[in-house]
Amino acid sequence: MDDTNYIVATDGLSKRYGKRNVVENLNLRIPQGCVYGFLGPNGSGKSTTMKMLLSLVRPTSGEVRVMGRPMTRATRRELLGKIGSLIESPPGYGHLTGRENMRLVQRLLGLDDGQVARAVRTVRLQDHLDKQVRNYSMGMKQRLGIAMALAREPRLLILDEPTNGLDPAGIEEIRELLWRLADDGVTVMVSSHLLGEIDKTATVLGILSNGRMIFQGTRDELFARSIPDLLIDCSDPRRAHGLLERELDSSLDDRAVRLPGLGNEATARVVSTLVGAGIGIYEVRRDQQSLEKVFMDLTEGGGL
Ligand SMILES: Nc1ncnc2c1ncn2[C@@H]1O[C@H](COP(=O)(O)OP(=O)(O)OP(=O)(O)O)[C@@H](O)[C@H]1O
Repeated sequence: MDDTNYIVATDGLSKRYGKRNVVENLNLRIPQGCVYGFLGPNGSGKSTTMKMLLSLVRPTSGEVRVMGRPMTRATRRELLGKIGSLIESPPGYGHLTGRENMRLVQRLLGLDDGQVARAVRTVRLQDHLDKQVRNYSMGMKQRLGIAMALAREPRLLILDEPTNGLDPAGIEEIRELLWRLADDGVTVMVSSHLLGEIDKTATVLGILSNGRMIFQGTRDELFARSIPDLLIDCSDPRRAHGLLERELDSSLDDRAVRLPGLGNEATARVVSTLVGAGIGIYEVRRDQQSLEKVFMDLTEGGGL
């Protein structure tokens, strides 16, 4: 893919606070039109990265390109005009109604009524506009925040943890909203420290751990990175486990023997060891791989 297909690309993007490298040498590649899931444990540097993309935090080094153009003092205003964002807690004044909050955004950005009405309809808030925002549920506050970001009809939407504090129904609503936006051609970058909240929504994943990108690619590419556990059903699982645990990280799983990370040749050796010991092999299969487990392996249990 050449550079023009990426709505955001960074080269060597880094941020240091004091002696700490909070973001290190990040080469983000966000394809046009995708939902990009930006994952990482708390404190891994997701917010700092998003703020650098939005020029809210100045990078220590590295370059940000948006829509193929470097983000500089000269281009910043124009490029930011095409980006909507929701960073950290939802915006909006609690003592004002949803409608009043939207009107403020409208005036600030010089938008027309149609743009505001479309943004409100997209997040399905049209029936709640006359309520004070402090009486909104968390999900409604998040949706209002997204409507405020959408009203300018951005080509890129950057959402920092939009599912934080939402119940499962609220999370589902955000998920559907992101799909609809992607259908409409908006590229969405969405961060989360909880894999389960975005893995089904995101078409491309970037995983951050301690400020470094440890994976960037599709879900399938992520799966291909890790070998699923081997499960062996046999006539004497206890004895099989006893034989294998001396050399391998074997465990008993229900009545099967579980062995992690074995390739084909190692699998063949294990089977012949067991057969040689007079143990009957009933079935050898790969376990269902959960994305959570792949993440845990990649981030070494970093809380995803
Ligand atoms: N202005 C700052 N000064 C010093 N350290 C900072 C500053 N902003 C962030 N940090 C530190 O940088 C690290 C990364 O923070 P960041 O908020 O980017 O992570 P995150 O992945 O978004 O995590 P979370 O989900 O908890 O917000 C943290 O250790 C944080 O304490």
